[in-house]
Amino acid sequence: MKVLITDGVDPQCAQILKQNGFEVTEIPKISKEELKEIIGNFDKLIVRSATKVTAEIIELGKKLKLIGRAGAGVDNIDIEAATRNGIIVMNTPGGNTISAAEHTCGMMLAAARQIPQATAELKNGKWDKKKFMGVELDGKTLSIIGLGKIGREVAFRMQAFGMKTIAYDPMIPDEYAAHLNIALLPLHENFKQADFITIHSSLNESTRNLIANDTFALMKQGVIIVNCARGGIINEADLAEAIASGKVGAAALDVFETEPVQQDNPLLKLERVVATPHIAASTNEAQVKVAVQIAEQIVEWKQKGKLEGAVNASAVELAQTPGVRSYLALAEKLGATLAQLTAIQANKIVVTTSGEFLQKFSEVITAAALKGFLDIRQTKDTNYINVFTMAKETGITLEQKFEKENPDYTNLIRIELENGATKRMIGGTVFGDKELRIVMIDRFIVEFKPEGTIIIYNNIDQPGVIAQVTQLLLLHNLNVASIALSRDEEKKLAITAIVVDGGVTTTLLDEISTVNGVSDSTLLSL
Ligand SMILES: NC(=O)C1=CN([C@@H]2O[C@H](COP(=O)(O)OP(=O)(O)OC[C@H]3O[C@@H](n4cnc5c(N)ncnc54)[C@H](O)[C@@H]3O)[C@@H](O)[C@H]2O)C=CC1
Ligand SMILES: O=C(O)C(=O)COP(=O)(O)O
Repeated sequence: MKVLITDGVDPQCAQILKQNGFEVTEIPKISKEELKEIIGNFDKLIVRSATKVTAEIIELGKKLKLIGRAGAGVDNIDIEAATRNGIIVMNTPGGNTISAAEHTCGMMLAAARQIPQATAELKNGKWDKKKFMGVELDGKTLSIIGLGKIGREVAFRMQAFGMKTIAYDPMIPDEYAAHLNIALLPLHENFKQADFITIHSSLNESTRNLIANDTFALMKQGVIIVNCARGGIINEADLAEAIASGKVGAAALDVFETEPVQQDNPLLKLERVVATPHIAASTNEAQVKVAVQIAEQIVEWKQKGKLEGAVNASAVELAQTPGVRSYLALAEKLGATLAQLTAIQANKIVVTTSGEFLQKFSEVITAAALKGFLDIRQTKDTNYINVFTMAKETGITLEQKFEKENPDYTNLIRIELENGATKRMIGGTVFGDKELRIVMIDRFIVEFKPEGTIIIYNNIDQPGVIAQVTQLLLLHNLNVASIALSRDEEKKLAITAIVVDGGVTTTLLDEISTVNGVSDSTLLSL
């Protein structure tokens, strides 16, 4: 319940959290050193873009469960490290969209007409009309790189200025763009056709240095470039050269590779550059919206387990769907059973879900199965967020499969563990709403509840085995709750699962192993 808020998030955030029982500490300007020192005391951290939530900070935040971003971009948060540590990262999509879009449009006009430069000169006592010849936007082609929430709002506004809008975004379907009067074109076509280019993608591996010498070469002479998305998408050294050579007519920048921007940054020395200190989201409206949004999302999470705005927790979100909980419990039990049934190391785990209902839950069911397995096999804390990274770190290759139907069960989950030629398999289903059942182990169809203490062994299918085993249980004063037996098709080998009330000693297990025909006796604790 302890929240640290940095970076000057609007006070309404703290107010809502306090009203809902959170203990809030606000440090608007925090140094890296101070953050390292105190992060261990908090289970939630809320930031804007200034605080760098690095892997080092995350490792030191031993109690951290959630990192909230009062804004859109999460590139200042090491999401991989957060995911590995089971920490939810949440942003506030849409909260600052309009402000960022409006600032972008303003920057485009400012660059086209050199408004800030003209203002500065006029305030310096000069009246030079010739120096500030601009260009019109009307009839010009605007390329929007990244047609997400802000990109679309910019398109809509600049269309009102008479601009033709084209765009590039690998995630947006053509029909959707067409419906907005935007032509989706390949990236190089955008660069070739544009008179103005505005960047609105996130900073990721595909967009880092997207605008650099090789792409400037494709552009029209005198193109005007606006970046209110993220520094790093444009290579600043290359941009400075392109402006100096006249290839780029002007640039309007709100974001920089290093922030706060260094005063010796060559871009700041260029007459044709309009620059603002990362203020596209700095309006009263946007700041209240993102502050309230992040606080409400955290309260909803605490009170109802809802995960609005989480960027790394699709599995956790799906787990909230009614009806799926029993299958998640089953998948965890199956994983835990498999981990105890065999001591072999898992090189590969294949999780197969069958039945239409389970189709969209394959991923979260796989997460649950892995959690059940890894909780037995290793000591680190696992959850549905970090379990995939943990499996990878443990050297497990993972495969997820889906079958529309199974001839015997409406819904079925099977987990196979592979190590070279050795394979073990376990399968289970849910009867009614919440009756969990293991229904198959390797090639045997055997049905029992995955609950409590269970002795499992293989035996040669011959008379007297079960009588001798139950005699041993009697000698150890153990009551049998249920017995499930099954044999293979050749009627040679059988499997027996005995659910007992009470603890089983290793002596008893050893004694069962000595019964003629019994092999692989194992104790399951579920
Ligand atoms: N300067 C500021 O104060 C602000 C900056 N931003 C930044 O603006 C950007 C856009 O924000 P939103 O529209 O809210 O995000 P969004 O997530 O709605 O849109 C981002 C779009 O970029 C696209 N994209 C991803 N990789 C791409 C690639 N390689 N090429 C082209 N498009 C690609 C995505 O498919 C998505 O449609 C983000 O980088 C965000 O951090 C957002 C708010 C304020
Ligand atoms: O939301 C974003 O992505 C922004 O860049 C806004 O940054 P800020 O919260 O103003 O530091």
